[in-house]
Amino acid sequence: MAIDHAKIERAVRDILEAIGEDPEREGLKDTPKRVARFYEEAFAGLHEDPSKNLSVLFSENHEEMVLVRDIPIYSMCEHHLLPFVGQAHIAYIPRHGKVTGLSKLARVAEDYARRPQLQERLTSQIANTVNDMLNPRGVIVVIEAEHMCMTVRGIKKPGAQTVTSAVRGMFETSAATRAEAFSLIMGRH
Ligand SMILES: Nc1nc2c(ncn2[C@@H]2O[C@H](COP(=O)(O)OP(=O)(O)OP(=O)(O)O)[C@@H](O)[C@H]2O)c(=O)[nH]1
Ligand SMILES: [Zn+2]
Repeated sequence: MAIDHAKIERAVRDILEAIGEDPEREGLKDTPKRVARFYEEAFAGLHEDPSKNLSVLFSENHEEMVLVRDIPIYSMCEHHLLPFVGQAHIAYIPRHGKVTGLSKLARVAEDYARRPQLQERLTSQIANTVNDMLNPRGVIVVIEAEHMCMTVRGIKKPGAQTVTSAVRGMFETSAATRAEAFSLIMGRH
């Protein structure tokens, strides 16, 4: 079994007891089950192979940039197991007209987001997978996110956005191509 529900439920019960709560009281008795269901959803990507989403490509006579912008991202920071929430932007320049379905880029992002993550790793994993599977002329991935571990605890800075990028191929070697991508991605602000 991919996710051990019983084990999560036992652990959540222990946490409730450890904070001085009564896990048997009305409002809490189903909480371990609910948390287990949530973790199953939040960490489902651990059991997916994100590159499978890009195994079927098709040919289209288009060798210019393709950008899917504003893809909502929900992930879990691996340091605190708190969510970080934001948007991913994924662009690539096809080589020999080899393109993928647009939704597949969002699926790759989703599979990597649903794991205990760091924003930097999430960003480069998406870029590397698109690069490996499409062999494009270039890939750029930008993620903007707010980390709940900085919002609700610790430094407590709601609204602080972390922006990460990963560039491969032409986006790395051509400043003009990279600038065009950034202006399309950030232009809406
Ligand atoms: N680079 C990076 N850091 C992250 C990410 N998510 C959370 N962090 C940081 O991970 C760090 C963990 O630092 P620690 O000092 O070990 O933990 P902490 O005492 O809870 O840190 P504070 O948040 O400063 O209270 C914090 O600075 C977090 O802001 C991420 O995706 N990438
Ligand atoms: Zn954190």
